[in-house]
Amino acid sequence: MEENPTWIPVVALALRDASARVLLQQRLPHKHHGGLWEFPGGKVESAENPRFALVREIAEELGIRIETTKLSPLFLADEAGVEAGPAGVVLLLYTCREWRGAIAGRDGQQWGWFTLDEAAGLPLAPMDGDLLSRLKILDAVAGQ
Ligand SMILES: Nc1nc2c([nH]c(=O)n2[C@@H]2O[C@H](COP(=O)(O)OP(=O)(O)OP(=O)(O)O)[C@@H](O)[C@H]2O)c(=O)[nH]1
Repeated sequence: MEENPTWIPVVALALRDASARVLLQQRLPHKHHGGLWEFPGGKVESAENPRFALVREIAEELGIRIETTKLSPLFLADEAGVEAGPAGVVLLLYTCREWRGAIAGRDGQQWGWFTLDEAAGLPLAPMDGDLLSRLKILDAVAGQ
């Protein structure tokens, strides 16, 4: 095993609508995990604040504005938990219920609102599946 491996921070958003559905998008076919569904987001750039990285990624991918102050951190997933691989991706999930603007798949990706049960029936990227399982537990505890 590498002695001091590096990591790749990735931020993701569980955007919830008034019915507590969650927004998921489908990864484009040519990408890693192409065709699988994920929480929108992306890589944090070097030394970038993760909340600001998420605001940037969400504007780029969905054309909407979210506020750093309206984000709540939830939990993380890492590759060791779900898939073997050297890349060291760590996915940090935030949630938010407010946004401004009309949602659009700016990269041409499919997206939709799903109940957590519907989301669990989709083919999900591995770490997103892990995060969704935790979100279901959190909602159950919160009585949603
Ligand atoms: N959402 C998600 N990303 C994952 C998983 N596993 C994994 O290696 N990744 C990697 O985490 C990164 C997510 O960042 P991204 O969404 O900006 O990546 P991307 O493919 O659009 O852009 P890229 O071309 O810069 O890699 C990608 O490199 C993706 O391949 C996973 O289970 N879920």
